[in-house]
Amino acid sequence: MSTELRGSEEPAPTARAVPVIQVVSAVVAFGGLRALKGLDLDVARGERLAILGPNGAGKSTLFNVIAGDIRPTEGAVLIEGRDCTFLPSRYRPRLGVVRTYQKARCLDGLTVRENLCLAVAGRRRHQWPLWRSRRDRQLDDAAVAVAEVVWLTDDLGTTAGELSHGQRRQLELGMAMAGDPEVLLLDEPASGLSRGEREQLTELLGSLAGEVTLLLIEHDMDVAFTVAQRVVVMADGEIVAAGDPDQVRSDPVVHEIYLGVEG
Ligand SMILES: Nc1ncnc2c1ncn2[C@@H]1O[C@H](COP(=O)(O)OP(=O)(O)OP(=O)(O)O)[C@@H](O)[C@H]1O
Repeated sequence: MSTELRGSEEPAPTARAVPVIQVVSAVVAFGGLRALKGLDLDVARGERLAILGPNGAGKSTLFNVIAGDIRPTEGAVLIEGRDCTFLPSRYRPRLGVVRTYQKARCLDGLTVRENLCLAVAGRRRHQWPLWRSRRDRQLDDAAVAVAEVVWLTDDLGTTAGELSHGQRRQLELGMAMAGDPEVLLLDEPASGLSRGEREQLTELLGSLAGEVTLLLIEHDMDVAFTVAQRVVVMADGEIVAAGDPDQVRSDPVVHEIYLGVEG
């Protein structure tokens, strides 16, 4: 079938088949310690993938490699098939790859609306009209729209410093969503949250648009197994198990290596 005859909304099969993220034989050495030992990982567009593993397994290092915060000693990182191994982290949001950090990076003295406006402005600098009042209005509209996505519409006027722990995570998620990411890397989004806040965050992550690819490092099994379609378990710089949540939950290797118990 010619390209012209194919439905306009249907992507070409080759475009659909290319993983949005490919980590190829990645090695990260810190002196004599190899935090990643030739790791391979493909992430499909729209996939929800959780990365689990005990402390020191190499999860953050893998995230840092994908986000460009660390350059692998060997191997490559491809974003939508393009070799980005040497592309600095600050350029990766332009390719749609945005990460959060374990510590929220919002400004406490600014309101939710202002924090989101800054995030929107920072991520899409080239898109804004030069006419200031129009730009301000568009920025504000975009910030309000993001607040709705992360369930903070009622808190637009609240300063970040006054938000609960869970709401701060929502704000941080909103700041990451502000740039219309294709791939969101979430570093322990549920850490430090109460049970109710974790449940709310799990629901919120599940509500994000299906086309956003989600990669999360998460120690909380309930969050990871609920949000993820596929779970990858790391230990000692390698992937030791992978599969859907049920497969991973019943994998004896996971019980032994991750949970520290046999059977
Ligand atoms: N900048 C660094 N310099 C030296 N060693 C490092 C550095 N970053 C990580 N490491 C080491 O690399 C290994 C993997 O660390 P990493 O933080 O990736 O693991 P992790 O699975 O994210 O652990 P955690 O769950 O505790 O955050 C660990 O042994 C760690 O001490």
